[in-house]
Amino acid sequence: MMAAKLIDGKKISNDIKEELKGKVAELKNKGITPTLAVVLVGKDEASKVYVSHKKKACEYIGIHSLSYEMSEETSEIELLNLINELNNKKDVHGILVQLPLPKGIDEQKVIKAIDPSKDVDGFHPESVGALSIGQVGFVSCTPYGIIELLKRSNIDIEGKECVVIGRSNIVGKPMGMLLLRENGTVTICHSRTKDLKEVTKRADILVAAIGKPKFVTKEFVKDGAVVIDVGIHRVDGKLCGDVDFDDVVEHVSAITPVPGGVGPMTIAMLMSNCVQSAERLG
Ligand SMILES: Nc1nc2c(c(=O)[nH]1)N[C@@H](CN(C=O)c1ccc(C(=O)N[C@@H](CCC(=O)O)C(=O)O)cc1)CN2
Repeated sequence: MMAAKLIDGKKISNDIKEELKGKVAELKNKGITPTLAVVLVGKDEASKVYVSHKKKACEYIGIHSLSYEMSEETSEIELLNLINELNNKKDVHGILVQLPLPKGIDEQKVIKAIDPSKDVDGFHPESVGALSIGQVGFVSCTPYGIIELLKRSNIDIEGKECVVIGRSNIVGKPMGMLLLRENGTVTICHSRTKDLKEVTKRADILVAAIGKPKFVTKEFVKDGAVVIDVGIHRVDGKLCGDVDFDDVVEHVSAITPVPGGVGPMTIAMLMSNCVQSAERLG
């Protein structure tokens, strides 16, 4: 039995937003107002909530947000035309297209259409490529936020066994790259991994991004490991993650809760990328 440290993503994200306020004030003194274009297509209820949280965060920090709400019936070409328009606007520093997009719109095509210098989500192939070869580019907000959570909780990554469950383009793969950049020894597992529990039990740092509620139980976790939960699910009206929190909490040294762990960091790092973009583009 162990007293686990709760990694408070809400507090850490608030600290980051406070720091960003100062940077935005400095930019405004130079006549630059960081501006984020927020594009929402369709009627996905969760997306509406996330977009409203992003706009609120912009307002709090002093980032100007431009809102584009398009109907479920929007065609791919209409969306591509809007992105082209935003790419050409000198006073727009970041373009965010909320995912998922309605059926019939090719997400990869849309992501590719965003100018990489405004790709504050870090999803463009050029941004992903830059991360994998150690060049400057925007980093996908959720994995970037996880690195910040670890650093600001004084959890060393260097030399540690880091295991990521999940290989999505948005979380699993960039997470692996970022942990590698911090000199972790990285394993990425997925649905076809054999003896998954044997692999995850090696982890000093375990990142669960598998997309299945309460999938990770104590049998997956080494005593004293750090567990980061990327999942968000609503089960019986309650939010939970990919980790069975109550089952593992006494066996780990630190853990993120759901809600209040990784989620708020996604928005804080989007704000950070947007400020960075305004600093670069001017
Ligand atoms: N263009 C993008 N689309 C999507 C992204 C993204 O990073 N860029 N990520 C997710 C959704 N997402 C942000 O967009 C996001 C998800 C969850 C949270 C969050 O703060 N979650 C809270 C719980 C919220 C709740 O009550 O439901 C928490 O974990 O504490 C923020 C942002 C997919 N799409």
